[in-house]
Amino acid sequence: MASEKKGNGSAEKEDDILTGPPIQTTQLGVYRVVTEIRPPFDPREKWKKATGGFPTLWRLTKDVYALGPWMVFLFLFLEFWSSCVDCILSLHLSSRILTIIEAGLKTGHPDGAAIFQAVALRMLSLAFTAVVDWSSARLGPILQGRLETRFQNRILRSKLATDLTGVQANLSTEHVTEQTSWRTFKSLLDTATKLAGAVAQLGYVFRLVQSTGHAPVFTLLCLTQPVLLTFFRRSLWLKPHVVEATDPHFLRMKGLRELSEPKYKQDIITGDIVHHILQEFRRTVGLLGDTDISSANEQYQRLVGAPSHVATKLASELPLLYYAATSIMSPAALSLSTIATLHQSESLLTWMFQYLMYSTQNVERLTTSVRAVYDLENVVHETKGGDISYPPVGSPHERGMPFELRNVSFSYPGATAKALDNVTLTIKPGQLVVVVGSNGSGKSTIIKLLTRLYDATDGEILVDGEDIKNYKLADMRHATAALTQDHHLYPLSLSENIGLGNPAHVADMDMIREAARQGGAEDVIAKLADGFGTVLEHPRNMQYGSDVFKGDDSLLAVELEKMTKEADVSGGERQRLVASRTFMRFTSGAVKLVCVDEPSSNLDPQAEWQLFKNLRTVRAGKTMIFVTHRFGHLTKHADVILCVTSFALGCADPSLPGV
Ligand SMILES: Nc1ncnc2c1ncn2[C@@H]1O[C@H](COP(=O)(O)OP(=O)(O)OP(=O)(O)O)[C@@H](O)[C@H]1O
Repeated sequence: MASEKKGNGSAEKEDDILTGPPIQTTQLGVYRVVTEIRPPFDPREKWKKATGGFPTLWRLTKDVYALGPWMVFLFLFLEFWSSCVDCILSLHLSSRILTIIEAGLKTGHPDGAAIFQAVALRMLSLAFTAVVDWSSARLGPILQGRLETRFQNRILRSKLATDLTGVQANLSTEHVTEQTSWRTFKSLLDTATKLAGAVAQLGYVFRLVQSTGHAPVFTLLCLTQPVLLTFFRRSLWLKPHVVEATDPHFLRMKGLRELSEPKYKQDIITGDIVHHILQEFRRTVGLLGDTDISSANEQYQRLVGAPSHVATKLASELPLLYYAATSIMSPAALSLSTIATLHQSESLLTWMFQYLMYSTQNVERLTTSVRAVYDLENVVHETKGGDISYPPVGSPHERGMPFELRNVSFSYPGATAKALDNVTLTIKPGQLVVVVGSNGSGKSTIIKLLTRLYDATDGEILVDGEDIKNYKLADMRHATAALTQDHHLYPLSLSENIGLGNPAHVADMDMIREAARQGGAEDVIAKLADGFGTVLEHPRNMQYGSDVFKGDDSLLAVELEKMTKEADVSGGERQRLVASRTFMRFTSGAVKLVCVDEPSSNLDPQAEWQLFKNLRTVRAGKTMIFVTHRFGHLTKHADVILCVTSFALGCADPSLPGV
């Protein structure tokens, strides 16, 4: 059962007043569907909206043209032939064949030569169209690949350049994909060619029934069904919407079903809860009853009333009524061959108009997605650099980067609570600082501010007396090395994973081997079959039929086994590999600040001790900041220990008992 509730045109969210179209909430089976309420059809509004998309479509067209003008023109010709010329030609040639056959049947003397000529022409045109379709199906993917790679490049560049603040502020751009580029162009082209085809066909039909004197009536009758279908058609995809499953029984059922996933296997077996899960599943299914669980869009489509459904069905037979009426009123007006041709064109027209209605709405929707890709270029980067080079001229910071935090406060984007409040501290060049404190007290946040992942919301961070924001961002990044548990392995080879610590020497295997040794990853790499060439979490596009099972004794199953076989390492081994990248970073000789934030949570005590020892070995010329809960063996090397407890920050003497 569907129930509807209308919402206000504006709503308050925190401090912002939201404007925009009013919304309407509908419960469809297990789903809560919220849609925008569209104003009644207003041609001026529609035109304004359509023309608003012109600059985007023009830019897209220029992008397509740039892929290769001759290829594009050839593709346009092929598509135009397929969607427009071929329809008219086949109608005309079929009609000609039927007329000649009908004349022959009437006189009893079929004109063999004329029939042969007409059939040969039809065959020739069919063969040509087949060649056109074949060529278009090969040329299209080439253009599609080129366009999508262009867009991929654009998206990649923009997403890589976006800083952390930007990512949090622009979550909506996450779903932006390159695929919409070709889809939009193709929809635009389809709309244009189908429109031309429909107009040409209407003209043809008009000419055919001209002899009856009721050409406009017949044309209108042909258009009735497509217009009704468009008018009564309901699809969630044609309007802005959000959907969520809200039925508690449905959600519980999904949760129980998910318990069959491999990741819960161990818990389920050791907990001995299989019986309970099955019993609960049956009980929940009973509680859900016959509530509709089909997709929200399917349910929305079914909201069409019975009278509209009946009217649309009947409309499909209106042309037949016309033929019947004409044959009674003026029997000589329409020949059988003309009726057959009209019948063929009438179903073609219905299909074309339906497609046109769909594609114009589709173009509108897709244009918005393409605009989102172009808009990525305008994403504002919150973290900006200044123009002072680092290290400052005349002050090479040979011992490491010095810091002074003056009344620094910080809140994460979108968060109301402060992660740091009014922090003041000084870190001298080359000091080894250990930051300790309770969970959530802001230790990692200090690191994020010092490495300029974020900027302080209040107060100042000074480097050598100069605001950190005044230094060139690239120079500061170059002078910083960070090792945290948020760092991941890249889906690239292990040698590249480590080598990227110093991109200038990404292929220098001697440096990479030494970095792997210092990071404690030497043995990890040695035991992998592909060694430094191993790619962990390899991005693969695998596909296999539902009738191929792993473990089967078929050759296909063996192939599948090989495809899905992947090297893997433990959590601690991963941390060693990531740490190796940091050691590689030191080889640039530019690093003046090292920030290490809990990188050893998965390391055994021996490996942890070794990692910190190796880090201390390369300490010369660097300020080092360690955030750790297991600081025991670091304290005796620390120059300063910062104790952070929610908003209270103090400095302790490392020699104090209990620290
Ligand atoms: N990206 C974020 N968005 C919003 N709030 C955040 C974000 N990251 C951290 N916080 C909040 O900021 C506060 C400080 O977090 P931070 O990670 O600096 O603490 P921490 O001292 O390093 O904690 P832990 O010892 O658990 O690692 C916490 O209240 C945390 O919930």
